[in-house]
Amino acid sequence: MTTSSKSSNMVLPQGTLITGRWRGGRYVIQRLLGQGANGIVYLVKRAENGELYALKMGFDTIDLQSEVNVLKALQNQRRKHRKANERQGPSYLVEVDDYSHLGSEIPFYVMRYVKGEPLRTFLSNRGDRWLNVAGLYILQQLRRLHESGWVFGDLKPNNVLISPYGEVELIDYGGVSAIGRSVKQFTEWYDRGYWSAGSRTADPAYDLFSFAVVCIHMLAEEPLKKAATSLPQMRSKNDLIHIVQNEPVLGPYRKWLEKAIEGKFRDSAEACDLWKELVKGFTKRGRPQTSTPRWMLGAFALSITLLACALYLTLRF
Ligand SMILES: Nc1ncnc2c1ncn2[C@@H]1O[C@H](COP(=O)(O)OP(=O)(O)OP(=O)(O)O)[C@@H](O)[C@H]1O
Repeated sequence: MTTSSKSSNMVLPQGTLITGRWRGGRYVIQRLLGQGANGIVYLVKRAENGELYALKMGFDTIDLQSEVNVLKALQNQRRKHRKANERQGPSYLVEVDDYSHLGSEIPFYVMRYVKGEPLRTFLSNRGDRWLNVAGLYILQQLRRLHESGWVFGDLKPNNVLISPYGEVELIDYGGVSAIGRSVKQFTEWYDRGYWSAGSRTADPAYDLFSFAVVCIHMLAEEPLKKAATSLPQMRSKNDLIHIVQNEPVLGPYRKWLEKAIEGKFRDSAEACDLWKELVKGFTKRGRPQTSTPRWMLGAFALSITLLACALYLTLRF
């Protein structure tokens, strides 16, 4: 990778052929997947075999390089810890290169295309109860990362993509930091510092705190919005605790959320276990009301069955 330029801010049209300057990989842009603070992500088709990937062009070479370094380190760790009989899944990071465009070099990397919906869209389409399954997958992903010595940092609803069966893929590794370092990228609402609830040092509790705010955001957005817009000197973690204790929709998760906001989990293994325990409890209790129309009961039963299957599959591991 060499230098980046402002031209990387420009969205390239569908059909553009991206040829890697050093490795010669050829990718045809299908459409824009998303654009964030650090770069633009396209859905691309590999010219040789038609396979789909996500390709991220960075605005800044150093930022993109540090993201690539984290992905490489994670991949190496995963390879090292893979058990002898475990199948090697496809790599997340596929290729790193530069694209020459209008006289400048744009750094890019190619990664696995995650076909899923962001957390918020997924829950609006499926119902809030699916947070039980998705939440457990998110916590399991965080646990894996923490046990490898990393903290995700910028956990927010847009950085969580979910497959139709509730499986989760975290995206945007630009905020990942080694445990003990400073969190290098965060988003206000989900940041522990923003709520004066602790430091911005990367520790597993930082991610668990962010996940607690993600849950509040998904289920009780209005009170969160109100608390988040109060004056910085007035804002504290007690505002979050107050929401958790007063919003009935958060009731089933209360114990977990309070512990995460207070930073009282010993580690993410304990956080996973408590989540499992809570969601097992309310899947058993979730029975439809009798005065509901039959078609709705059917749909409800189907959704509960799907949810139960997803939970069963998730809780087995
Ligand atoms: N592997 C992927 N598969 C599918 N979509 C992806 C993938 N990676 C990123 N995206 C899409 O592209 C968007 C922007 O990607 P990303 O979050 O990595 O960029 P960013 O500049 O770091 O964003 P932010 O400002 O949120 O930090 C995502 O919100 C998502 O919709």
